[in-house]
Amino acid sequence: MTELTSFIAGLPKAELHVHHVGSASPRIVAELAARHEGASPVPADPAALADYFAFRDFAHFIDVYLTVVDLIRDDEDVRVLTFEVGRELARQQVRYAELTVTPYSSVKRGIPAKAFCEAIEDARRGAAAEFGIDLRWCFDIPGEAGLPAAEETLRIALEERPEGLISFGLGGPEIGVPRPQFKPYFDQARAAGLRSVPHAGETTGPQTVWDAVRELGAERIGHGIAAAQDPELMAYLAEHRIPLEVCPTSNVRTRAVAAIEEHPLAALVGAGVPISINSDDPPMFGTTLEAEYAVAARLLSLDEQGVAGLAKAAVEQSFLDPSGKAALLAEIDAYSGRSA
Ligand SMILES: O=c1[nH]cnc2c1ncn2[C@@H]1O[C@H](CO)[C@@H](O)[C@H]1O
Repeated sequence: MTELTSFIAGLPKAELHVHHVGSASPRIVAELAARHEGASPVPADPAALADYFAFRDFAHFIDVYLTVVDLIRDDEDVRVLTFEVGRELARQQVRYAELTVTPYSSVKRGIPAKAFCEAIEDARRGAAAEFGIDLRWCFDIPGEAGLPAAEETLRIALEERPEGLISFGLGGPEIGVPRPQFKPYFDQARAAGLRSVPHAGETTGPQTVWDAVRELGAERIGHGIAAAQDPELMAYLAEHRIPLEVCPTSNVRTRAVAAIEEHPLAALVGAGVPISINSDDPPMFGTTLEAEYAVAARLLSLDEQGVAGLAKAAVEQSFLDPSGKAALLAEIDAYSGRSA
């Protein structure tokens, strides 16, 4: 382990773009698959999962992602999965994480919304008590399921309103899923005090990022890396301080970017666009948040202070309350040897 990777390992962090089911560890996924005795294409052997999580393209990634969603059959599966995600994040010194959760996909598979929300909240309390991590929820619309999913996701968000719920998002494929159609749902979610954080500019061009900002009131953008193709958009994001939740390895593994050396992260930072570094679906992409910090350090030629700056940026861009932000920023400064 190099100096920098050991510095990263101990660095207090916040994660803003990490998916609930996408974070299921190989052990958990294999345990769930074993319960379904071969009825699932997902291997019941953790060692075979690395090959299973190899994606031809983004559409294939979503198909594979949904076969893992199929394994989650009841609220106990949800509670165990969520608690274990908290354990893994805390192991990486993540003190605060905004987990993207897609209730529609599980409710459609027969888990009642109320039981689903109670399960994630039970895991949130357990992870806070056991691991000292503060988990919050972004409820996202699975874009591939269209307006019915938008309707149901908004209903669950507003009617169940679990304590940890802070934001409203839109995930899944972008191609063939224009953002403007979701404006009524984002308007209602924002009117109810939920923050707007849709995915955009991951597998399509800058227009979906413009749409996310102008039509969905995006306060942050999931991925948004296509902004690098549009200097006017980068200037707009920089001027209006609209951060991109960048997940470098995800973009390579879903083929959104051909190779890590071609990732536009440096161009975005060079244009003054605020960014955070995130892992997206770590076990599916064979990565961890720590590894993503190391990738960003390499792409941006960062030293320890630069890497600490990435962690501080994520805290500043989070929806954590001001006192929580101040405490975590101070902890990062103390760790990195900076005077507070
Ligand atoms: O990197 C990603 N981009 C877009 N969607 C994603 C990603 N990772 C996981 N999902 C999830 O795929 C679901 C499909 O039902 C989406 O809702 C989103 O939560």
